[in-house]
Amino acid sequence: MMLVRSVANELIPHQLRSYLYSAFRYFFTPLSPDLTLAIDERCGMSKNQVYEAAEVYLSTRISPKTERLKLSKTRKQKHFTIGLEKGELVVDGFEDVRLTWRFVCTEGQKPHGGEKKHFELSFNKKHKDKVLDFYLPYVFLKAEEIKKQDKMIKLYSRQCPFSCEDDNERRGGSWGSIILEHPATFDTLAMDPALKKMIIDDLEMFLRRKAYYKKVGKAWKRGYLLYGPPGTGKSSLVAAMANYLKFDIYDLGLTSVRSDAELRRTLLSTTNRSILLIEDIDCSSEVLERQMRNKNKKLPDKTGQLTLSGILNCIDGLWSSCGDERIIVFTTNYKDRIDPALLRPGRMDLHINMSYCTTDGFRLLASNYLGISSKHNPFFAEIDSLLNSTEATPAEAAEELMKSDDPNIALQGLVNFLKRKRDEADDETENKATGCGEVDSSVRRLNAIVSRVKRLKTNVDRRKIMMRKRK
Ligand SMILES: Nc1ncnc2c1ncn2[C@@H]1O[C@H](COP(=O)(O)OP(=O)(O)OP(=O)(O)O)[C@@H](O)[C@H]1O
Ligand SMILES: [Mg+2]
Repeated sequence: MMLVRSVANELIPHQLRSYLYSAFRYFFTPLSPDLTLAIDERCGMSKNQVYEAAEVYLSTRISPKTERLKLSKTRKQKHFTIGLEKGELVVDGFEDVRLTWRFVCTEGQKPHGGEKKHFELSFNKKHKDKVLDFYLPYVFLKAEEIKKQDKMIKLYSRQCPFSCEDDNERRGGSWGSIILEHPATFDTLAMDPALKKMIIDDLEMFLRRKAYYKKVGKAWKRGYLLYGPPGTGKSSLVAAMANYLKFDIYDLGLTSVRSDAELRRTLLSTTNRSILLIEDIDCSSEVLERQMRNKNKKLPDKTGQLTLSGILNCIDGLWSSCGDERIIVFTTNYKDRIDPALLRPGRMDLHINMSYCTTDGFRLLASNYLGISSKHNPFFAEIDSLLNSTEATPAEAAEELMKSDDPNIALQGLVNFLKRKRDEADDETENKATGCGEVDSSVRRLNAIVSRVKRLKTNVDRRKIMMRKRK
């Protein structure tokens, strides 16, 4: 053998020799019977759903052999979250298939750096079809069940693009999240009972119709336009929907989106089973128009400009190709001021009018805030008749009812408040008749601006809290 090798070394040139050795090794080394699937954390800019499902599923499949685990729990979580540490293995079984999961972290490539995470799933090659067709769908199903049991609903808001430290996040659209602690549910919402039932039925039907949407070739999404004066419960209704469906909310402030590309990036990083919320669309479209006018002054080229119909087309396009179980909600105080693009038939599936407080709404608030019903209560008849002749929002009524623990004092407060409102409305009608209407309408506009500024301040405060929490 030694002799053969030394003759070969002399006769065959070095490069050809090493080629022959590697070809020899390739043909004579036994092939591995195993197949390994690499499941990366991200697919381009969006999250990889297989990775997410695996992460959740594997937290319930920790074997006694596992040596290191990651443990966490937030204040509102019911249970601990368990995750694998770098390099740890989980062995799983599915019918006659033995599967091994390994969690791998590697240094990412420059310039972005950071850690790259993926799972490796290994099993015997002969089970490839079974794993792809049955095991992985089973992992998805289990992950959904686990998530539903311990689901914390999150409220995502866009962060200032300059304050975002994490580069990954910037590329993914810079959403920051807090746990949604809004207590509103359909039980606590004061609104017309028939309308409430219609909304719940609509949501239920939407959830049931996955196959139907597929059959008719439409994206599985539903759009709602909520309109009504400030304080009638539009934001509360969105929170109630999220709590009912256990969907996260993505609160998209359109005025912070500067280009089509940024909008696409932002939308791509939202997840399925979520509500995309665009509040005060009448103000947003004003700002968008203004931005567009300014841009057009400077740039004759219109590329990149944002218009409401452009935004709607972008959402439709993206969701038709990569979105499931999506809900979009627009809110406005002035339905007559919004872009007709939004009102066109087929755009928003339901237009929901959130109205002033009705007598039914008042009964719900009274039971909710004071724990009382109309039985033998002398105030109810008077409040009913005042509500029928005065426009008071549920927010105003709720504020009065919260002023005292004693139901009689609180109800008397509400009666006084409604009487004052009625008198003011009478004065206004009189003023209109005598020509003082203009001053009053200016005061009303001023009041509307004050309430809008208050809302914006609340949003800014919320974002500040969120950023503080992130730090
Ligand atoms: N229909 C309602 N049922 C029960 N509570 C309500 C209702 N509407 C308003 N409220 C109370 O008033 C508060 C403010 O309401 P909400 O923010 O939902 O109003 P909105 O219609 O979104 O107002 P805006 O147009 O100013 O955004 C709520 O937190 C809730 O306590
Ligand atoms: Mg609101």
